[in-house]
Amino acid sequence: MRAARHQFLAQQNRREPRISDPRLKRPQMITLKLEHNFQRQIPCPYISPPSSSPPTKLRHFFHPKSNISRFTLSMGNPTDTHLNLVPGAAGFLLEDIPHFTDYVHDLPSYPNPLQDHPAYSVVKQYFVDEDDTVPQKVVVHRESPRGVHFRRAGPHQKVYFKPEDVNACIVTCGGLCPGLNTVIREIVCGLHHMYGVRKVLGIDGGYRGFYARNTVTLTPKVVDDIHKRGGTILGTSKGGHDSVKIVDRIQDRGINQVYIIGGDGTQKGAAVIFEEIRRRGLKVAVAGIPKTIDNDIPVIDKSFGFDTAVEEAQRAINAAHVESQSIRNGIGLVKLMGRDSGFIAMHATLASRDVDCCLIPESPFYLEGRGGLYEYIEKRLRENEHMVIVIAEGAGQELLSKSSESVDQLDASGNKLLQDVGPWMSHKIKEHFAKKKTPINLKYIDPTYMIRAIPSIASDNVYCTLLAHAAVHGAMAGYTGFAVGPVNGRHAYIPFNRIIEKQNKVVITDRMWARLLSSTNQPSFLNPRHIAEANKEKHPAANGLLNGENCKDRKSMSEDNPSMP
Ligand SMILES: Nc1ncnc2c1ncn2[C@@H]1O[C@H](COP(=O)(O)OP(=O)(O)O)[C@@H](O)[C@H]1O
Ligand SMILES: O=P(O)(O)OC[C@H]1O[C@](O)(COP(=O)(O)O)[C@@H](O)[C@@H]1O
Ligand SMILES: [Mg+2]
Repeated sequence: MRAARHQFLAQQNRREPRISDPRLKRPQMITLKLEHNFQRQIPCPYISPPSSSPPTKLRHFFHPKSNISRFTLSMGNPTDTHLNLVPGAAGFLLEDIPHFTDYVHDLPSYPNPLQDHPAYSVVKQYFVDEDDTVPQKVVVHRESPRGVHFRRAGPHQKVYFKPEDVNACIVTCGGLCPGLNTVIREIVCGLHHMYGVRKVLGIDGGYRGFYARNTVTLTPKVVDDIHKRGGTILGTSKGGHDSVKIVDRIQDRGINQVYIIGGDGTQKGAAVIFEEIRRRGLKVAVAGIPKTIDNDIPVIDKSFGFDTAVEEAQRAINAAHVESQSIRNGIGLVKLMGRDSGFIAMHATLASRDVDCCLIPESPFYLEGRGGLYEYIEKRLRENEHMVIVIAEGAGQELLSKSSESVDQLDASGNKLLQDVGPWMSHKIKEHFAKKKTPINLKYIDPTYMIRAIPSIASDNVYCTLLAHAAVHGAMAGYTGFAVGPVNGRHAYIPFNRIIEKQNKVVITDRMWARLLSSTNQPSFLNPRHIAEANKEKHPAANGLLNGENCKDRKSMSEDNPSMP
């Protein structure tokens, strides 16, 4: 295929978007200034570089046979990796992932061995079509553009590795999450059973394990029953990401497929590793499998281990309910994980129906005065003589820092260390009722590390299998620099930059949070003016792409809701 190359500059609207900016509700058009004064506009809903960023470099590849234009944008920032955009008719935009053939020339390809596999060869249309894509948003209006799409995950007709040439490795980084071992198992078994790959290494202890620790040989026998165990058999760590050292070791060991399982921090690290690999022109596939118990990774429907966490949280909530119910003025307080995103707390609350109040990082709350938490607790105790409160670990941090004047501390990976909201909340409630001379019985339960250390439940095991297989199929087909995950129920290959650019958050003006408020009857802690403003912004967007708008940044949400008295 002949590709004509031209270099262009993208002229973008450089005003910093605010959350109230109506432009966020429709795809921003970026104007591609092409040679010979030719201009073309393509929708680009999320590209919003700060005004200080260097000019975006844009390359255009035209494939005359298919009549397809492909644009790659390099954002000038190492984690804002190249964007690979393929615009189509009616506002269609494929955000594609890199492929070896983009930067390594004259690579041979081979027929996929699955075509002769007894289990798979009978499946009609087992291979995904090169043109299959998955839309990011499925609720659209009649006149709306087709919007952003991702490449559909799955086995491809052609592969770029012979089984005997594959030298794969797997690493797990960051915090634990139920299902890590299942993903490891299914990568090993998928490579072995589907593609006949025999060489798979486990990297011991996270990113630093590449250059400072030993490796373990992984075979289907070694990983046979690990999905029944919590944690990760490979160990994990924080910090220690050194892309040059890591890629040096990848090169020394002749590794050509790297499977990286981890959360937002890990995927940022994976993006940097991929860029270093591409810079060196290596035929090494880098595949990210997003892991986070908090469900804070954007674009994907949900992260593995999340359902397990919600299920396990029920046990703690039940215990809190039993304790509080058994005694007059009983209060059960349960802390759940959720550093910046309150999904576990929200879903555990909705599932339980015994919770009277759920507090999450996205919804600022206050204690004293009208509409405050103390007033609500008093009301519930009057009405019901007991109550259960669920609090996410990242909730109310601004109240704690006001009261403790602590300095900001970071963990080894650069995450802000949170103050422990559970004991603080417990103390504040006790203090309040002591002042009022009202006897209460508060039982505080912190099941956080117990929840994330358990093995995954059945549905998460199936999900982990699909993720692992999608990653294996993508790497074998020569794709690289991608993360896998379900988008509207279909597994897709997602460019790293989409996974790491922002966090998935509970949107407190969406229907799900409204369901929660109506199920608990708790105050919203918002004042009416700000609810009206938030609602105004919720009018159907000009593009009609209605769902999947979870990714507001925390600062903007709290600017929307400064409801502290
Ligand atoms: N911006 C970044 N660039 C490169 N590596 C990073 C970055 N952020 C985190 N990492 C690395 O990713 C790994 C896991 O990060 P961490 O934040 O602890 O967990 P998680 O991946 O679950 O969010 C650590 O080894 C850390 O050094
Ligand atoms: O105690 P650790 O290991 O630092 O982990 C605590 C953090 O890990 C989490 O469970 C999940 O975060 P990640 O998925 O980003 O690792 C958070 O809820 C929590 O704040
Ligand atoms: Mg993280």
